[in-house]
Amino acid sequence: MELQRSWQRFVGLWTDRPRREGSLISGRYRIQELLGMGSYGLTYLCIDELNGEEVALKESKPSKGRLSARLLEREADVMRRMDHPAIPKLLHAFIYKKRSYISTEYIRGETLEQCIFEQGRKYTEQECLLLALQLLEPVVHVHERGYIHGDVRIPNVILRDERVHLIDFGLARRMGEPLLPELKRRMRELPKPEDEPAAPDQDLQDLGHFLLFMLYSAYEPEKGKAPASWQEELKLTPGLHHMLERLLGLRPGYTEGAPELQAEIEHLLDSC
Ligand SMILES: Nc1ncnc2c1ncn2[C@@H]1O[C@H](COP(=O)(O)OP(=O)(O)OP(=O)(O)O)[C@@H](O)[C@H]1O
Repeated sequence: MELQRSWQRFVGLWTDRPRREGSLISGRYRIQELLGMGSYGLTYLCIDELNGEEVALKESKPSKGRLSARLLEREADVMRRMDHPAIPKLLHAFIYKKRSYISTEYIRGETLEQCIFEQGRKYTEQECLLLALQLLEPVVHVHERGYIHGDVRIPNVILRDERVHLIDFGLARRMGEPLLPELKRRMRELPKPEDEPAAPDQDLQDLGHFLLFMLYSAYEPEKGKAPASWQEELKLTPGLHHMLERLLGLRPGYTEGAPELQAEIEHLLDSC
């Protein structure tokens, strides 16, 4: 059994190996570099030789079979319904040599994860609130179109010219839709209730975690002090502290959804 699993893993690594730089996909997309390898797909920066534009090209993983292709089709279906300057546009969804692909507008910039962990950027309370307010614009749009994003996290937010963009709609769901059973395993470590039908407060809870990550970027632990809760460590202003407790489910939440949160952040910024 163990031998069979190791063999399957080896075959997976081989069949999913990234394509070489310079390869041409579907006679049109020239690979520049591998951007990332997720559980179900590989993403490349490519030049679309039809017009010379940079695109992000996501390819299904052959070892994950039909599921990987189905997830990409779902992602394309959601992105096709979005029309917002802070969400990359879906350009093309196609099948080439039995693999599924989607190409989207490429956002040249850094993810907030890179800004914090690679560049060591530190964000003040006010900067965190301003970024969260910007991020709420695409989130509100997704909700208005009847979906949740389902994965609002710092690696899925790209900063370009100090403006945020929300990427990766791989876990997006129609409001009320349960999580795909095949994805539950992937979500196991996440603290949210995975069986709940999709609702806006799931993205708002993610926004609470997003804000905590951003706020911790400026946290300097005192020497010799034992780790404590965020409430104790982050010495936040009372308004922000209260808002985070609402987002994280420690107090009654935002029943009016993302627009109510937008109004509260604007109010907090006015009193800064
Ligand atoms: N439109 C885009 N513009 C710029 N970079 C992008 C774009 N889409 C994806 N990327 C980058 O490609 C990498 C992988 O993208 P993405 O998160 O969509 O893939 P994924 O397979 O869902 O990955 P994961 O499973 O890690 O979430 C990330 O580093 C991301 O920053």
